[in-house]
Amino acid sequence: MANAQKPLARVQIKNLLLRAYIGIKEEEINNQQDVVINVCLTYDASEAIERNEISSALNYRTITKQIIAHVDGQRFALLERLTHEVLTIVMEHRAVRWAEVEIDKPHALRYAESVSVTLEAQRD
Ligand SMILES: Nc1nc2c(c(=O)[nH]1)N=C([C@H](O)[C@H](O)COP(=O)(O)OP(=O)(O)OP(=O)(O)O)CN2
Repeated sequence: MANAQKPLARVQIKNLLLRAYIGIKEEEINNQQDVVINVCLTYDASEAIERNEISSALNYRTITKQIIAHVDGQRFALLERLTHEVLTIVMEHRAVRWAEVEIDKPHALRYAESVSVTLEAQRD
């Protein structure tokens, strides 16, 4: 299949709600809080479409389970670091061409509904 015709799939894992120790305040160090993870990635889905078999696809269930195992109940200081670690998990899958991870801490700021950090990465 010619490069220009390769179907680049956009996969989104939306609003994955986990709980973790995240933050620098004493209250945050002592108590878990919600984190909401959004992942968007692209990969070449030619084989998945052609074969219609999970073994030919980038399994988003696998990625989701890896993120859950890494984050749920674990401890982080900065949102930037947590976001980076999740992005690293996603990019370790060689099929991923580009990925963006946004992680929200709802109600972390007294006067804001939520605060989030977004990081993205691209494979050459
Ligand atoms: N760049 C970053 N800045 C901050 C982070 C972070 O992870 N990256 N984290 C925090 C705190 O952990 C928390 O999210 C916010 O706490 P705080 O600044 O105290 O916010 P409040 O609105 O509760 O502040 P008040 O002064 O109590 O109103 C901070 N920054």
